[in-house]
Amino acid sequence: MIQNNSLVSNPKKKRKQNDKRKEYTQQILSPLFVEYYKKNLLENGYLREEEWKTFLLIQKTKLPTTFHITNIEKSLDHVKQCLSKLCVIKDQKKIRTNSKNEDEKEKENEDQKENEKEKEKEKKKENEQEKEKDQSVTDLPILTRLSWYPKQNAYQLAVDRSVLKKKAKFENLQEYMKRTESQGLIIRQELVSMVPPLMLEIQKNDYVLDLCSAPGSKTCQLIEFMLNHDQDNFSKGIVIANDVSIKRSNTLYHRIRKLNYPNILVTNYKAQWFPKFLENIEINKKEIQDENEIEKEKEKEIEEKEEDKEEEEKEKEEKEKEKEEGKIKEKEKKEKEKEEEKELEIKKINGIETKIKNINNKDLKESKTNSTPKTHKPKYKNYKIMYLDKILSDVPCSGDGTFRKNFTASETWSPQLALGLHPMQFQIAKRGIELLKPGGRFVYSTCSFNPIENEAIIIRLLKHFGTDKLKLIDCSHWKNKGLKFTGGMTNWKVMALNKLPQKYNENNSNKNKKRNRNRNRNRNRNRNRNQKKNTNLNTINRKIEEDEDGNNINQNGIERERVMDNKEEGKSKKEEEKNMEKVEKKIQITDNTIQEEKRENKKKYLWFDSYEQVPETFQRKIHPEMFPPNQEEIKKYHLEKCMRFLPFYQNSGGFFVAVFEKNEDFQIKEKQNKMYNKDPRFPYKPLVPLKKIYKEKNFKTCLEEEIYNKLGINENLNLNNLYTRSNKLKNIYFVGDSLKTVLLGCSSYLKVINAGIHVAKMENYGFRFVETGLKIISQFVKRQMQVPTDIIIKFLKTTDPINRKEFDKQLQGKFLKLQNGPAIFKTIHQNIEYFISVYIGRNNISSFIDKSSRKNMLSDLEYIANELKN
Ligand SMILES: C[S@@+](CC[C@H](N)C(=O)[O-])C[C@H]1O[C@@H](n2cnc3c(N)ncnc32)[C@H](O)[C@@H]1O
Repeated sequence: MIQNNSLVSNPKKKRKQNDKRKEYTQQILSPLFVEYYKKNLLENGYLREEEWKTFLLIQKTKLPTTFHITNIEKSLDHVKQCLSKLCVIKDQKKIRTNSKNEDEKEKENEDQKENEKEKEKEKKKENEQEKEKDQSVTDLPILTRLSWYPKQNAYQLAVDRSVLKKKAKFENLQEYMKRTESQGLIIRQELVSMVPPLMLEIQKNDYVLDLCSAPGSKTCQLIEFMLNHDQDNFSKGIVIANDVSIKRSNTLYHRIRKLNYPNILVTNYKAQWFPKFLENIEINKKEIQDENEIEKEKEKEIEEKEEDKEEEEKEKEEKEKEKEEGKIKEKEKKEKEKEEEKELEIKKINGIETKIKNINNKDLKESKTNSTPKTHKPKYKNYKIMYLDKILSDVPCSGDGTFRKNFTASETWSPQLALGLHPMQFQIAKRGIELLKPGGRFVYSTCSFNPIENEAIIIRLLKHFGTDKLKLIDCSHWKNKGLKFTGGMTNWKVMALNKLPQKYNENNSNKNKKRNRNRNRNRNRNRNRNQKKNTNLNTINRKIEEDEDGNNINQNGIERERVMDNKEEGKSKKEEEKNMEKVEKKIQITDNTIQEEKRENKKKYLWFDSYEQVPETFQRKIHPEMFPPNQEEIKKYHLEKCMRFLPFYQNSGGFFVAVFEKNEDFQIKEKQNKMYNKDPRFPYKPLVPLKKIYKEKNFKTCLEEEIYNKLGINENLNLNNLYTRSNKLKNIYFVGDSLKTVLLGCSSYLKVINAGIHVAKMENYGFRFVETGLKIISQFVKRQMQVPTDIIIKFLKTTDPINRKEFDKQLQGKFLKLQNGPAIFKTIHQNIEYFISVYIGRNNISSFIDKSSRKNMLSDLEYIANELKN
């Protein structure tokens, strides 16, 4: 156990000193952070000296801008074309990322290969330099295409966001990125944060769960991968985005709704207690059918009925025959029984009746059980537990990999954070693996460098489930694609502050928080009261404690006695005064040292090599699982299969990713858990099928009137896919087929923040279409019109209704045909569809467009209109 106390600093003071707007380079990296990782990255041999230096240096530089194209429209090529006009696009360079942890042989081979390639590279570099020269003439920004991202859809721009906004050179690119981002065509995301969803290798029709999803950058990727497989938005895959924070989940929903994915469910559970969902199997069988299939089935039914009739007739004939035969047999049986009874009577007489009775009773019982076996009726007959194909667990963490994005976070960093988070991170990951299908894939990730939050969790999971049931997957093939990372570490030390702060307490429940708040309040009150009392008492005491000469006699008894002795010895007053001064100085010095010591005690932190060194007082906070594996475990668990992303590998933040697969023969306990308990604190009303509400309110007339006639929805839309939140019928959500089976399978007490896509909203005059759902619902809406881009721009420029007469006669004629009511206007440019929701009134047409999207869509369409003119 090593003690050290020189490096801890006061984060609050530092925060005041550090201006937020200051350049990162001027700021000081937390000495505690440096000390911690010096031990756990440099001194354990994970990094070399030069690597360590670059690691520290890069922490104080800002992150470059990275983004990926979403491919949600058929617009991918168009976006790529625009980018190539606005920037010079280069392919990613291959930089070596050596780490002592990697296999040395591999390195040597790589060295040889690289030497051979170097010459080629030099030539290429020369070419690139020439290109750069050209670029400096044109002064276009350079975009680096990330080779490892699917379809090379991700890009990195060397400058950070603030530079992008300020410098004239980036103005056009910034403007374009803003527009496309608002349309959901590109998503800005930290480079390494893009990795975990990729590792899930999403397949069409996968059921995916993101356990800690908000604010949703990774969930967006998950949806994108689904859409890549199925452009028509009707893939059978489901994405469940869960987060404990309702506020953050709402921001997530605002982000993902742009992707128009109908099989999305946003839930609000503590991930470690995420319930097992049920699926309604019957719905799957009955409803997910094409019209053709239904017709075919009808034909089949008719044929089958005819066949059935024939069979019935045949059966009747056979039964009649059997009856006749049966009558004969019954006669024979009865005769036999009579004979047996006679025999019994004879035996009774012989006095052995009791034995026979017993035997007969047994036979009777057996025959009863055989004829009517007790059939175990399953509680949920038409339902099955839903296990997931892919699960992402991007757990809450200390976040020290994000300092380049948020430097102020480094000031509050403490080794205690990891100690406090470890148990929850394990519980979340454990639950994830429990919910996974056999053969399913699970990804664990954090944006922390800390092995206690990373490798320690991985070992704990492998130990808990067993390596025969859970496999750590080797993802080293991603290196060939250009992704730079190193394996997990096997050696680290645990650091703890000498005094454990209460706020990172393991049981930091709301109750505890409340209790602490009350305690603090009471303490403050008492302190105030005591202060008042003390001020009075102090004045009295001071009077008592000062002697006639004004000497303070309260502090050091021994010295005071000496002074008194001197007095008695009759020394002169001057000498006495001198002595008193000396004593006072001494007392002051001792006081200061005591206070300093107290401060130091608070700051001190301790290093532990193994759990045996941990004193009892720390054992509540530091667990044996937090320590590195022994030699045997290192061989067994293969931590080199984990992926560590350090910031200097590819100019990014820090990240940790581990990929698991659940073995096919993993036995799942089919236990039903308490999932549908109503949570009275959950603020949202239950989600129910629209049909159910209409059934209560004269279904036929209402449904036909409101949905088919007024909204103009055609019969292609299965009404079972429409959901609403409450009995008031305020909003309608469109839910994909697969998600519908889950919603029908689960009770209405499911804590759903959002499901599917919001498509319609009730106003005074009836339903109207909602902007978010226009793209998806337009496929089923009769009341829609394709209009010229100018018309859409006209609506975007004003929030007021526009008089019908302001449009040309041809359009007016079309409006007349459509008749009054809600409708959708659309225009198409470069394969991108632009929709607006309108209400056609007797004289005016009103549009319903969000303030921000009004602005963004307008700038986009005006840009397009200008392009067309030129
Ligand atoms: C690292 S962030 C997730 C970032 C997200 N995956 C993304 O890419 O945007 C961790 C999230 O976990 C959530 N969280 C914290 N504790 C949780 C718990 N017990 N269960 C579920 N979510 C939790 C936080 O609200 C936070 O949004």
